Amino acid sequence: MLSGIWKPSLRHLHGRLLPLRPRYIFLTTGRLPVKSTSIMSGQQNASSAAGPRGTATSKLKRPSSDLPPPAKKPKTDIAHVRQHLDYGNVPANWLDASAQPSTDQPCLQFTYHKGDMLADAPEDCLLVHACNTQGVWGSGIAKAFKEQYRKAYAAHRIYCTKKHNIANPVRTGTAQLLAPCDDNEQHWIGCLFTSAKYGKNKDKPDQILKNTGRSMQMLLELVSQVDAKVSNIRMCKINSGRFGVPWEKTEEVIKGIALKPHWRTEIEIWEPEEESQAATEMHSEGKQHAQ
Ligand SMILES: Nc1ncnc2c1ncn2[C@@H]1O[C@H](COP(=O)(O)OP(=O)(O)OC[C@H]2O[C@H](OP(=O)(O)O)[C@H](O)[C@@H]2O)[C@@H](O)[C@H]1O
Repeated sequence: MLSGIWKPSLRHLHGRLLPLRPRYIFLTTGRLPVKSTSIMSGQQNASSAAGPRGTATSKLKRPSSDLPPPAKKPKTDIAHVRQHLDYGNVPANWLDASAQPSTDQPCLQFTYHKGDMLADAPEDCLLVHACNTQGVWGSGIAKAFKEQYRKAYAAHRIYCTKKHNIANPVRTGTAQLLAPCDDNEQHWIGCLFTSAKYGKNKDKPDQILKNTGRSMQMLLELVSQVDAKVSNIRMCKINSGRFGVPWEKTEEVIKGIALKPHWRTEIEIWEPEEESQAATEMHSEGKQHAQ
């Protein structure tokens, strides 16, 4: 049976939304299908049954007001991508050069926690880690982020390699605030661009530390823009693993940041228990072998 009213559904093809055409249609000539694979709504079926049996062509010539409304575009990740914030979301004078740390000024308060920072994070928690500007989350906690927050990683990767590129790289000393976009994982992700490259080409420790202070300031500014939506802030001992900077040095830099009145003042610092657990296990294994 010819179905005169053909409501195209949508499907993804190479990342683009295209009408899902019935089989046997000639895309180049626009010939009408002789078989329809589209599933009609109850309303459409009723109107077809009630009306005279006509050709597909005559039905398509009906006034546009009779045609069903165009299929709505399904929600895509773009809606989420728009919520991600970066240096483009801070005002030109966001960092007043005159703001210097002083003794009577509040500094960031750290509370220390043992365990996996990514496990059981409360809803709307912000999870912060240090990143290179290449869009690579290849090892360490970054890899765990990549595995757990695939859509957030995809957005980060696009930001580093499409919005920016080799000729126009993401600047170190900036930050990106990824809005929750992974199903079942309502967490924000804070990316501090503390080194341009990674591996053996990572920035020197002094440069990483300089970048850390600036990127943390930018992150705090970005957080202030979505403040009520972020519950608490969790951060690992950034820079102290693959980037090879002792935590105490990073801690000193971050605590020395001059806080703006509208910035958050509390950050949870999470350290994995694995090292101490591994040490305990090795110890008990050694005992077993000795028995
Ligand atoms: N689940 C967890 N919860 C809590 N703390 C956790 C944890 N897992 C690990 N830690 C700790 O988190 C600290 C940082 O250690 P990391 O080596 O990860 O990061 P980093 O800041 O030194 O360096 C960044 C570059 O490392 C990556 O690797 P690639 O360059 O891609 O190869 C990135 O992509 C960057 O570029 C160390 O104290 C770890 O014990």
